[in-house]
Amino acid sequence: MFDGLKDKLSGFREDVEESTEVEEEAPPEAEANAESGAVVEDDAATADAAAAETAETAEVEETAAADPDETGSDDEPSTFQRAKAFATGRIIIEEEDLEEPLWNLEMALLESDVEMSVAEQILDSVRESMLGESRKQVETTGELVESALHDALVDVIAVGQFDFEGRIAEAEKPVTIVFTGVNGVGKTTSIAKLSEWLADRGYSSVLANGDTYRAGANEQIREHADRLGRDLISHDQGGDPAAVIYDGVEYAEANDVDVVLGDTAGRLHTSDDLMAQLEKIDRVVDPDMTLFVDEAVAGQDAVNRAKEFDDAAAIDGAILTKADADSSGGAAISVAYVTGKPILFLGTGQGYDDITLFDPEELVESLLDEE
Ligand SMILES: Nc1nc2c(ncn2[C@@H]2O[C@H](COP(=O)(O)OP(=O)(O)OP(=O)(O)O)[C@@H](O)[C@H]2O)c(=O)[nH]1
Repeated sequence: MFDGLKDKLSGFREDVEESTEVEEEAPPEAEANAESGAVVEDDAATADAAAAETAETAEVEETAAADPDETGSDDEPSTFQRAKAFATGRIIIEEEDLEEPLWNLEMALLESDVEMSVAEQILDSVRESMLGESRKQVETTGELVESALHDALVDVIAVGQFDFEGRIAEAEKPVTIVFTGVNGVGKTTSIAKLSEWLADRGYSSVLANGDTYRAGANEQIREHADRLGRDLISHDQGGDPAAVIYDGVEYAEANDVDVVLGDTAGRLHTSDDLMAQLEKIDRVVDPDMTLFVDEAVAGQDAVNRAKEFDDAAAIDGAILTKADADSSGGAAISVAYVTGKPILFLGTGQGYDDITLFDPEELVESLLDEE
């Protein structure tokens, strides 16, 4: 899962390591001395950094306090900072060290179908946390890169996250969840998987087929319902989707069923029809959650559709299917940041158990894992 993206992120780590290598071997003594007017004396740049640290750092600090300019601008480490960093056995990452690696990272993210604004946000955040950052001797450049990337990725991926199971547990029953998304992305399969996921946690569910538009939709969802032993509420093709889901809610109330899982048609004649359908369901049923389903492998298209459906129907979260077949990871990285709504589940295969609660922290750790 997301192996292509993983390789690319590890490429960034190598790039930064390479571009900071020279400095690690050759301290910036000449440059520092020239620029600072011998504030840092020769022995500060010798191998005995520990001894230098006490005497020279104190001197440098005094000078810096007397002259605020010496502390440098926000972006560039000042001579003082660099000298101090070296004297204390640290290395500072500078703009020029990052220029090429960040460019390569941006290209890699875009190639991985990460949405442009998301890629920019990741880059800004990595740049900000690494620039002028002093690297302790005990900390490798790789570790510094990893921590910057980790925070940047979690920040965009975890947008809007909430505790799905907690919300189901606390909500008044029955909980109604409506699924939207275009045909063929795994919507019906995801409903079946979620029904199993809920059953594993002690919640009963009934399926309601609000896709009254497409021929064969009833048969398709009935197959899942039969296999799982769930009840299915359906009307004839051409019926009113809101009425089907409403019947599902009534059935759940009468039979003490915890959750109603309502399918909907993925595409109607126009997006106005689609919006009208979802608005009517909202009005008639007032679902507790509307979840958008799309396939991770669709990359940028999935991100664009998530935005469209959110504009039309105010989704509460997303399920990304076929993550098992997706190498790029772009949709998984981008959907939450672009819509402001979290990814809640990943579909990871064709079996009913192949659904995983989405955990941004876990995903980022696996992306940055060097194994
Ligand atoms: N590899 C993989 N295949 C999946 C996953 N989820 C669904 N599929 C497959 O994708 C195909 C389409 O799934 P459906 O559930 O029929 O898609 P749908 O969106 O409901 O399609 P419509 O009913 O036409 O709207 C099926 O062959 C599923 O088995 C997944 O997470 N991984």
